[in-house]
Amino acid sequence: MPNDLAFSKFHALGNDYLVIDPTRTAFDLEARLVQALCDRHRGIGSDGLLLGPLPVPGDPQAFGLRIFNPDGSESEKSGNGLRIFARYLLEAGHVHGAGCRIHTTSGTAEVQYLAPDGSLVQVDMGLPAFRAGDIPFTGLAAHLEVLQVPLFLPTGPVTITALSVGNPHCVLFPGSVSAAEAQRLGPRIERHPDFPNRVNVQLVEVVDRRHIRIEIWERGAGYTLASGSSSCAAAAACRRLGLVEDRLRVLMPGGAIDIAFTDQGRILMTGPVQAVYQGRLHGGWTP
Ligand SMILES: N[C@H](CCC[C@H](N)C(=O)O)C(=O)O
Repeated sequence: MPNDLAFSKFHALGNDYLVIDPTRTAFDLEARLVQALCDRHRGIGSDGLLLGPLPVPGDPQAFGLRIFNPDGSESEKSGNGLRIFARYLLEAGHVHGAGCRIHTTSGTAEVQYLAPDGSLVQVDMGLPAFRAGDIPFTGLAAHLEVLQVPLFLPTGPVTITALSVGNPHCVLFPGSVSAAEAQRLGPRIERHPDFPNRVNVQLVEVVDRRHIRIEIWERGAGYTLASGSSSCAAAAACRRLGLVEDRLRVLMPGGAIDIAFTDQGRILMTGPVQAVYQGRLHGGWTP
């Protein structure tokens, strides 16, 4: 049981995470426990939980990370989660130097510390994949790209572009964006049957060729103030549709993330990380 469980709390632009380090504290992973720890009323409260560092078979220099949503589900990737975990690794003394490699179920990400204290971090988020089979999206043949296709909701059709940046995303361009609209459409799209693994949802407003504004509904977390992988997905969708330059700023309610595409089309994500506190669960707490 989680008695005396030690944890660290961080946020990235208002997207907050707990870090639990299994090399420092015993943790019996269970979906119900993740839900209870992330509960803002009865637990610690967060938009997700990061478990690591874990050993990476065949790559002793890399740091393994598992990422959980507040509903207890596991995600393949998280942009803010990767930056937060990178800062944790530095603060905890697991990493010494200018960068590290973090391994999640979606693969290995190269991380660079742009500030020596880990407060500004860049992550190579890899190549976006727009093919239906990569997301997965079952509304098109697996080899076709999901670029501005209709998705039918009970309230009527919407036009979507969907992609994977390691985790699945669905991007809409409603003209202007609002939290209310993200909260209205988000849950319907997240659980649409054409997304068998569910999906993260972004509403995007193109401000100009170097700035986009997004509102986010996250799979397994709901409405959040910021999301790193969502920033990458929205930027990659805009680039693919010819709407932006190769360097742009993604504006979210919690703040901004900078995105740059390499010549090969890889997504470099840069953003801040704030350490909040370290704590221990009360010995008598029960999930
Ligand atoms: N809810 C996401 C994971 C967290 C993503 C987000 N917080 C980020 O910064 O990328 C998913 O299930 O794919």
